[in-house]
Amino acid sequence: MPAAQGTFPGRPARPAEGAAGRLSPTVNFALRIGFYCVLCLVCSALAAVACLLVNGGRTVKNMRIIRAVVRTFKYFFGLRFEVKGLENFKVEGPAIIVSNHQSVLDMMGLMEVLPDNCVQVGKKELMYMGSVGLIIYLGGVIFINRKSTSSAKMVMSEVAKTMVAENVKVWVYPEGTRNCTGDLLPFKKGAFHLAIQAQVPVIPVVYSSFTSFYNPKTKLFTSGKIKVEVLPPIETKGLTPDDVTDLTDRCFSTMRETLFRLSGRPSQAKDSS
Ligand SMILES: CCCCCCCC/C=C\CCCCCCCC(=O)SCCNC(=O)CCNC(=O)[C@H](O)C(C)(C)COP(=O)(O)OP(=O)(O)OC[C@H]1O[C@@H](n2cnc3c(N)ncnc32)[C@H](O)[C@@H]1OP(=O)(O)O
Ligand SMILES: CCCCCCCCCCCCCCCC(=O)OC[C@@H](O)COP(=O)(O)O
Repeated sequence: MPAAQGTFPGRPARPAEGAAGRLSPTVNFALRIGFYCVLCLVCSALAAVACLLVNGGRTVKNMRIIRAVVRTFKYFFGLRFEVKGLENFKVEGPAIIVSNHQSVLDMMGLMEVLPDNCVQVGKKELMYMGSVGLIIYLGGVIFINRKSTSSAKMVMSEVAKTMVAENVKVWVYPEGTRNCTGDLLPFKKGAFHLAIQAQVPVIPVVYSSFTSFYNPKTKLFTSGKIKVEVLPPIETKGLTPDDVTDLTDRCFSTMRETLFRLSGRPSQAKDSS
């Protein structure tokens, strides 16, 4: 039973609970988000020690430790994942994975399905988030400067080489920022340039909209279910940089259609927006 609005983290409200047990949405939201941040900070510090002891330094192998820890977070918040299509991750060699990005809570969805040998592209500002920055660094995350296309391009072209050499998958959030509107922002093209440069497939992943249980604007944060669908890989062999716009548009429309379907959004809404 979903936690009613205004209950403590992770504890579904009991119908008979009086006013004493109920919190205002704002207080509930602040407590739950604050608890998430503290959980991330504390677990990052502990995981960093484990990563250094087990793997010695920055390596994608640390993602297994991070994944194991973050997968437990959903229980604290009453979140459930319903996953389909994991077999689509089983591609020979590296691939570019692209997914929608709604909130800092996405880290739970990311780790719920993260395949082995997969790192993410993240904004360089993440490095300065204390122990969270440290664990993200140790996990092998690729940092880009979103404000400088040229430097970001250079980083991404390096990634195109190393990912093939090291057989690593790269997870990119092509919207380039969080977006909790229930729709998709226009896609940045870097992920698709990367896939074509490396001649590796693109695997779209779609998370259903969080709006039914999470909305920072209305201070909504209760328990809920998130549907996740891993879509079939899109081959890029033989494509050239001239095909980037088409590939980007194709991924965008497939993912948007899936997002609406998973979120139970009426199809006619697609035409009105
Ligand atoms: C143990 C407890 C732990 C608890 C804590 C949890 C820890 C979890 C651990 C670990 C997981 C961590 C996960 C972190 C995740 C963070 C996610 C974020 O930070 S999201 C923000 C950063 N991501 C992006 O920004 C997307 C990628 N961005 C791009 O790819 C962009 O394209 C970018 C930055 C490369 C350029 O962006 P532009 O804003 O300039 O826009 P554009 O339209 O894409 O590009 C402009 C022109 O440049 C060309 N271009 C872009 N990339 C190119 C390239 N590589 N080569 C050639 N041309 C390129 C394009 O074709 C376009 O040109 P024409 O319009 O077509 O003429
Ligand atoms: C010492 C300083 C400590 C600062 C407080 C740290 C709070 C930890 C919060 C846990 C965050 C877990 C990682 C979240 C990754 C993420 O989702 O970052 C957002 C970016 O994708 C997009 O940023 P934006 O462009 O702002 O939407």
